[in-house]
Amino acid sequence: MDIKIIPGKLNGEVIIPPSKSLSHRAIIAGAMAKGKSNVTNLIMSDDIEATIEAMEALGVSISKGEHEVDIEGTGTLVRKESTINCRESGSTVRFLVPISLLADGEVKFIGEGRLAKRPLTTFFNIFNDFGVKYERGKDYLPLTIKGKLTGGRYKMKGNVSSQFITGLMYTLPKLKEDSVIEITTPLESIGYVDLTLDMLKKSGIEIENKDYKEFHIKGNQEFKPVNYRVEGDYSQGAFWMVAATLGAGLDCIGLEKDSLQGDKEILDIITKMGGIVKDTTKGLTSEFTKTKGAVIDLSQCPDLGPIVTVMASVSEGETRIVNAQRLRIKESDRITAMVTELNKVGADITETEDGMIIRGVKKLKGGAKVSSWNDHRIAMAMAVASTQCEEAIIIEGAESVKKSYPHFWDHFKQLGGKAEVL
Ligand SMILES: O=C(O)C1=C[C@@H](OP(=O)(O)O)[C@@H](O)[C@H](O)C1
Ligand SMILES: C=C(OP(=O)(O)O)C(=O)O
Repeated sequence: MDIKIIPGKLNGEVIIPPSKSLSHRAIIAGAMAKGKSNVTNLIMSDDIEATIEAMEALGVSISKGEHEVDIEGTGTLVRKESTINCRESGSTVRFLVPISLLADGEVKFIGEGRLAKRPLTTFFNIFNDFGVKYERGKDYLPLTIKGKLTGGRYKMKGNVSSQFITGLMYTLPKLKEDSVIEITTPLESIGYVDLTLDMLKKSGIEIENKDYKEFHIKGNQEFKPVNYRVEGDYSQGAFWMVAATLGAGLDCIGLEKDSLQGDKEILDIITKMGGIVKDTTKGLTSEFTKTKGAVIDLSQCPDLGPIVTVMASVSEGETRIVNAQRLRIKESDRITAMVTELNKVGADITETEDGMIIRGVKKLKGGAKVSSWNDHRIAMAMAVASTQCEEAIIIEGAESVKKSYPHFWDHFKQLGGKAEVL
């Protein structure tokens, strides 16, 4: 789907959609428990539907409302389907691969888009160490696994994906033996591990965190049912907060000030670049200011990369994005994607091995067709970039937003965005 956007100012209130990361975690926690759980304030994005369907494939009964699920867990997972389609969700595949080994039998994981290219070697090393049989295609997916994990020491690097750690944290407490997860290099995306530890604590699962270098996990633990309302998503709110910083008159509703989400970092990044984040009577906004370049480390908040690049592209002076190499293994190579697409509309950005050097311009030119690279965050970042353009842009692959924020374009138009489906 191509969308043409005539540049214009956005105005109004936007209710920030629920955190995708917390939605995954709450649904899985409820599915692991014996009894009834309820998760509210959900949106049925592609990624969240993938996780729901995956847990149903493991024998959990989940009834879906428009914005909530009722879960009836038995405390034991039983393989009902031999294939789990994770669609494009990196969270779903990395969380569910270890969890699925709690059920007997063989499971085949498949995916869509670029998911098959996103690394799973961390798990292959664990399968080799613990004797789990696995078969992979030329890519990481399709992946067929069969066997059982046992308690023990699970070693992995901390700079590939925190999602491997989350998947193991949901699985290891259910084993008979105790386990330790050992992180052999400094942990990145730490905020996501904090979300996992907090959700598991709410489910009665205790994990001892030894300074993010080791996690000690007792076996024979049971998940308690949860009743959970998902808070607003800072990764999504970041698009609107940057738009506000760049001149939109937006009130972002639903972002929790005491959130554990790592992407709450966007507030500090906006402030560091000269923005003024403010409370409103209903939510949060960022006053229009002329932002200035800065050095921005994305090692703990990779999903902010695309939208921070947009802000930097029209900030005064130079911005260096550093420690962002993991952006290359998301739904697209987000470094190359953002450099390519923003330069097409008049930005002045140079790619580096682990990030970018951005020389701010006063205004983007626009007047070009840009690609979303089939990546929801590229599409949404370019939508915000359009507000900084002199001429119209066309975003190819705009439907990619359905991965995490299916009603993004409705919100964009409700806020005055002149977006037309071609
Ligand atoms: O655990 C999660 O919910 C997520 C972890 C992050 O991945 P990495 O840990 O690979 O950075 C992030 O990019 C992703 O959008 C969601
Ligand atoms: C990378 C993302 O999610 P996932 O890893 O779950 O595909 C994202 O939402 O930007």
